[in-house]
Amino acid sequence: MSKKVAVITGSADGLGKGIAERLAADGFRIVLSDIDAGQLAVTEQEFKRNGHEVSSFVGNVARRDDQFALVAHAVAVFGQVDVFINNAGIEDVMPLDTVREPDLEKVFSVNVYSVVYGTQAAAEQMKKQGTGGKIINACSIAGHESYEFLGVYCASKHAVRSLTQSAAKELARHKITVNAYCPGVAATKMWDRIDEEMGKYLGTKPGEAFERFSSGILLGRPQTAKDVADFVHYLASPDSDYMTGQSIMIDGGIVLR
Ligand SMILES: NC(=O)C1=CN([C@@H]2O[C@H](COP(=O)(O)OP(=O)(O)OC[C@H]3O[C@@H](n4cnc5c(N)ncnc54)[C@H](O)[C@@H]3O)[C@@H](O)[C@H]2O)C=CC1
Ligand SMILES: CC(=O)C(C)=O
Repeated sequence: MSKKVAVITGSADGLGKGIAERLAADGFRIVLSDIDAGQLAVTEQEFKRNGHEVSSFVGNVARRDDQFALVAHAVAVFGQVDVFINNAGIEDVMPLDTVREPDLEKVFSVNVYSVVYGTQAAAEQMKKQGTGGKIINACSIAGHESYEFLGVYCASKHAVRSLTQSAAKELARHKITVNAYCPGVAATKMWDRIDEEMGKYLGTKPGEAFERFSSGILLGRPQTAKDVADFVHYLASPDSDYMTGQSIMIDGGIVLR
């Protein structure tokens, strides 16, 4: 039997890269995808040096055509798509009274439209294959709780949780499961930016906003990409075959559900 194929968006760096590394170690053939062509090329070379079967595709998840082209690329190179991970996302730190249409458009197009388009593209291919599949979305603690100065981001992640449920209901009959992982506080470039921007509104020094968010973690430390990837490994494996429609916290104990 040929090795399964996993496509991960936003995988040139951050949590997506960590997830891709874990799935490559699990034996998946990997399609990396990102809007950052330079970093994507660097990451692809790293995967090749480590002996992984990998291909890469430059695309913007906010564009429907790009999401369909990403799936077409995976099929052209590896013949199939078994796991599709809607990981790419962006933050926007701002008080709600300053939010304008372009801010909403930016965050929702990358965090929400992307999930609709990625799900459409992956599900179309998985239905053709007829062997089921797994669609996995990046949600967040911000998909269950709402935080000040992150209102638009939190709303977008609540939307991801809702889409995860609706897609699970629509796709179960095709043996496609849809679940989401909800990280808490991970020291990626996203948090570097949040920490800096929060300083403007909270008056915090560099590192302080990150510390504040991290201080409530029951397990006593911020998470690593590996912490997230170890859970996504489960969602991508047959061990999770009886789970669908769930957005599960993997946050070290910040939000308890
Ligand atoms: N870092 C954290 O603490 C948390 C992250 N998350 C979510 O996890 C996911 C990954 O987050 P991080 O790795 O921390 O972010 P990051 O900003 O460190 O990395 C995101 C990657 O996605 C790519 N990307 C951004 N916009 C894109 C677009 N339009 N099309 C394609 N690729 C694009 C970037 O180039 C980058 O390589 C996001 O959906 C985020 O909302 C959720 C909870 C906590
Ligand atoms: C980045 C994120 O998802 C937060 C602050 O919940």
